[in-house]
Amino acid sequence: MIFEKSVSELHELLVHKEVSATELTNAYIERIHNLDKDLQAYLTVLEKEAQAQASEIDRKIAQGGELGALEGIPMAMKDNMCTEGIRTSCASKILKEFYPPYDATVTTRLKDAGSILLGKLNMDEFAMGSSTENSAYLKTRNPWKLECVPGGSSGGSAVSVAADLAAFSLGSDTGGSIRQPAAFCGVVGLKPTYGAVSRFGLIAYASSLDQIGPLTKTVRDNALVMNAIAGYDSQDSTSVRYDKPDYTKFLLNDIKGLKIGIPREYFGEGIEPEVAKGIQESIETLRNLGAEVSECSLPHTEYAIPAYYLIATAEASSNLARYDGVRYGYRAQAEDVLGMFRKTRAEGFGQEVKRRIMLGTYALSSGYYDAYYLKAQKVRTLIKQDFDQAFEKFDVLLSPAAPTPAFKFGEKSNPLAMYLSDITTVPINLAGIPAISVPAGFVNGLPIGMQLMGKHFNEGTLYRVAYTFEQNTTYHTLKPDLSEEVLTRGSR
Ligand SMILES: NC(=O)C[C@H](N)C(=O)O
Repeated sequence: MIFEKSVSELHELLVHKEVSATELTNAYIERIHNLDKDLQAYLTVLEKEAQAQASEIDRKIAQGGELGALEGIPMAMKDNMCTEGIRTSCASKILKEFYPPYDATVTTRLKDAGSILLGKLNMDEFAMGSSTENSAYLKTRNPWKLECVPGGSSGGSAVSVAADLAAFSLGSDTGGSIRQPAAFCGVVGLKPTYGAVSRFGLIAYASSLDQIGPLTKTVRDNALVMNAIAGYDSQDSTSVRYDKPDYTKFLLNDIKGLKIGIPREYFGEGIEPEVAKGIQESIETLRNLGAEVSECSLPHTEYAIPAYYLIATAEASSNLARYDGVRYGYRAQAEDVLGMFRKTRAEGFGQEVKRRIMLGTYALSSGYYDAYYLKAQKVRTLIKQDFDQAFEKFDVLLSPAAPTPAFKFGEKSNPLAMYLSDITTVPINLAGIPAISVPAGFVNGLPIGMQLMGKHFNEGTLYRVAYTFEQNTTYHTLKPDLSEEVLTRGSR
């Protein structure tokens, strides 16, 4: 089926006029109509707009214009990236009616690349969560098992790719939000180096940790999307000027002599044995392909979760102060101004967002600032130093992308249990380094992901290892059964 194809395959079909951009777009729209009432990945579907964009591309093709790698390719974006005139809700009631007057830089870059925007995707409210259950609007289901969560916070982004409701998608990752849902849904997800992709127009959660990245069916597609979205942007003060490579240059099916470190802390407590076993098999595969693999240690790993949940909530409490009912977003009616502030925030934010604002405000309050926030920042430095030391010896580090496969809805209703599920991903954000999750097998019929971590701005080496692994395994070619029968049994 056409919608199962990778971006690079679709590009060939478009170039050889075997399919038009309009036909392709309509195929996805039809599939969204058929499946998304059950999967609930999309918050907004842009049928007319996508068709208009497609016919423009078809006109260009008819005139003999040369097609870029992403031109005419239908994709979708997480609903926390601004799209001019298109609702950007962050899956929150407080932004229910927010139609941004501008595009995020990633939106502009994908528009310039000629990608077709099919719609905006569901997520945990303000990206706070690991299951997408915190969305104020939809319950996104895991296409591999409908009674399970898709992961989060970019759950809609992962499902749109896994269930072929888009050729690729963008997600954002503050503490694992791209890699963990990618692992849960069996797709490729990259969190780039902090500063590699512009955050301009990304609705802020924790600004020192947030990064945008691609979710794709293949490693090649991932590199193609990075080629389009990465690179310096003067509108983001944390954007870094660096020599952006052509990421597809790293897609070599060869890892001979590459040094891979296995941090033992990522295989111990809290990691489901079946997951650890699956990843051990992947390690053997890489060893057989010529990599030099040995164990190493990242000794401060156990402090990553507390440090992350102090820093992220502190930044969130500050970033979310702007939603006061005055400047934009939802406004509640009340007798006086203070009452309006209170009521707006009480009605507009969900439970988890309120919890984090309170945690963050507490951590920043005078008297507690040194004990909590400042201490967490020091721990952050130690975690970064762990990685610096490991990278003196290794080209990449390898671990499970998540401690378990996808869990059931409601299973982690205790917030602490949910936070602990981020154990393999948050240290990477604290250190600002890049990491990718690639499909690496199945446990009880659910996909698991292998995480590769690299040095700052070394996405290329991650792509090289990921690509070699993909070329020598078949996990990425397997598809969930989304037949009428399964869907009827699963959720209607
Ligand atoms: N946004 C993320 O990367 C997800 C992480 N679980 C969090 O709730 O902070």
